[in-house]
Amino acid sequence: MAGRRVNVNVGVLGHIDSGKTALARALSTTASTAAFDKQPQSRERGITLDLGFSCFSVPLPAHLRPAPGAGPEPEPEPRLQVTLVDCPGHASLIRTIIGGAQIIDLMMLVIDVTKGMQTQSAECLVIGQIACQKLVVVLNKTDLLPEGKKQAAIDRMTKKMQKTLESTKFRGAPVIPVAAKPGGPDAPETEAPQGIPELIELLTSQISIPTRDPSGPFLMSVDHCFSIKGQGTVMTGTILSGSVSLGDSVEIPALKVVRKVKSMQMFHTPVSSAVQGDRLGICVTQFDPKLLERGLVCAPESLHTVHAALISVEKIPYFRGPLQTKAKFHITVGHETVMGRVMFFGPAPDSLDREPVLDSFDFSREYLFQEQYLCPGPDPAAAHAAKADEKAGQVLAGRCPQQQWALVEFEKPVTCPRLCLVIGSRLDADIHANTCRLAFHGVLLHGLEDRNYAESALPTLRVYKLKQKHGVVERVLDDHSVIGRSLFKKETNIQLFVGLRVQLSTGELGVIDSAFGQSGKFKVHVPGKSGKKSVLNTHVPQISHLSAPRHACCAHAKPRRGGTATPACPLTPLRTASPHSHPHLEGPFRGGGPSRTGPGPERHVPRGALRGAVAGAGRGSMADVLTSPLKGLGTRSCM
Ligand SMILES: Nc1nc2c(ncn2[C@@H]2O[C@H](COP(=O)(O)OP(=O)(O)OP(=O)(O)O)[C@@H](O)[C@H]2O)c(=O)[nH]1
Ligand SMILES: [Mg+2]
Repeated sequence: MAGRRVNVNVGVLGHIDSGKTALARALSTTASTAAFDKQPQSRERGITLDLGFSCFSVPLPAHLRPAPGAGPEPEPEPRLQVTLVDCPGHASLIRTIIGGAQIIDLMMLVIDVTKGMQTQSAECLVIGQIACQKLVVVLNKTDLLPEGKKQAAIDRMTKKMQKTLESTKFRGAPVIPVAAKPGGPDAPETEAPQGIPELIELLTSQISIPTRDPSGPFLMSVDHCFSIKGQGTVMTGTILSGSVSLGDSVEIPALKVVRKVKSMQMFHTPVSSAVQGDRLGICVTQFDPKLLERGLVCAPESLHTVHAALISVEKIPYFRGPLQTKAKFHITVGHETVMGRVMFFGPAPDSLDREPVLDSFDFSREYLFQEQYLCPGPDPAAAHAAKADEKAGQVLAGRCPQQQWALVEFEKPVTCPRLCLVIGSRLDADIHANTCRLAFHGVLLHGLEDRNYAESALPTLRVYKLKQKHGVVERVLDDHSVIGRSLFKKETNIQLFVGLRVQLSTGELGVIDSAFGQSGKFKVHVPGKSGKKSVLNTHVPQISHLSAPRHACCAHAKPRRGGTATPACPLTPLRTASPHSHPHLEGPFRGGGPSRTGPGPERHVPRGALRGAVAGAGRGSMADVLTSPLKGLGTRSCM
């Protein structure tokens, strides 16, 4: 039996016309049907319009062979099959590029040596940083350099590229010069490419094979679908997880169609099984190829279609401008790109330093709503974001959380596996503007499958907003008590706020003790320190300001459903139901009720704030949320 081939996928990415397709052609010995711009539209426009697949193979290099004794016996003459994924370069095709980048193990960034880094080279580098682990920079078109100055120009560009890579995760990646099609389009086909054997050697030495795992549910990213007369419909793609064998049932989840695998091929060679990482054509019967252009095929019922998702988010530093809650982005999930509206949120202030968790979303925790994604450092967008959130009462003291999340609501449902890569971009931005259109990336931690997720799932998402309210001290009762007013309305049930912490503008901390009279006034207990003169006596604040931050659940603040995303409610509606009667208070707030006697010593209240709790985790409209007096959060440490 011939040795089985070990397959790796190498992406060919770069700016338009840098020579990616020419390079793929120069490297390849076998091509799939759609490779090398064979489609008529590609020929007509002279650009690559879709992913092209081709491959070459080399003897499996020593560093990729299993160590003696480790794993199964090495096969005779094992070979390394390098599948090249030739991506389009045109800016308008970036969704295709992102789709291509997600199935590659190594990226070749093709640079026109006469031009250097161009806008889409930079975007490709960003995509590479998100989606793959290894990079090789290929300086193409070296034949265009004047003969006497060739080497100096190559050295200069190599240095430049090394410098560019310095600030990326590809620092120190190799740079190699080639001429994939010397003489350009008009040169005779006989003109041999230059530097190709050296490039193959370099690629072979750089390639590492990610651990391929045949277990787990089968999932394949399909990039082409076509029919073959007398055979059936062929779907070609790359296996992202698991394995598949002849006769297995596979599902096209977007269409809810299940078919049996009739035959399979890897680069024109029939095979009976394939595993993660393999490039494969699957033939099924009775399936109209027009129904699927690209997408996913999987083991039946292993994937789900989601209407919204909770994702972890990281801003792409090259993206100019803030990432704002409620903004719409193009969201790429696998090969699908749909519009989605985002709501950013971060950890509750007491868990800012929690280590990021990238494989699950914890619904039992509380989170803090953010007007914008928060960036560290002197980024003006970050400063702006911090200001906006400060205004909204968020108490982060200029600190950036270790992890931030977003709720993404898709305009059209998407079908995807859990933990898949998500990229948010602004593809409507001017492609000539020389700006990075990729805004953020993240991991899909939890998909919301129910169409009515706003009612069924979002109430369990505890995203809150801190609010502040100011009142005044009307008079000082004694060493440890003041009477305050203008914080509540006459009809407010102040009993619901007993235990909330307040801070006097003179710095003392206190806690709301009780209502005082019938006109919305209240008594504040200011503990002071025993054995010392009361702080109040020292300062005698005639009129001090009080402020109360409030929390309001924002998770289902869905503007397009008629509510408002900013739960900036007055304190007055807080007279409604008791926390215990609220259906969503049980659980989240159980056992976490506010202290009625005053803040414990460990509770820290930032200056200038009266800590109050007005958190809502209610369902339905924002009005419901905002009228729910939710007290549990009032006792948390807020810094
Ligand atoms: N002189 C010279 N021309 C080249 C070389 N490689 C490619 N070209 C020419 O550059 C043009 C673009 O080549 P392609 O391979 O189509 O470039 P591409 O990067 O795949 O283009 P898109 O996929 O549309 O972004 C063609 O006219 C090629 O003949 C080279 O090494 N030297
Ligand atoms: Mg091309």
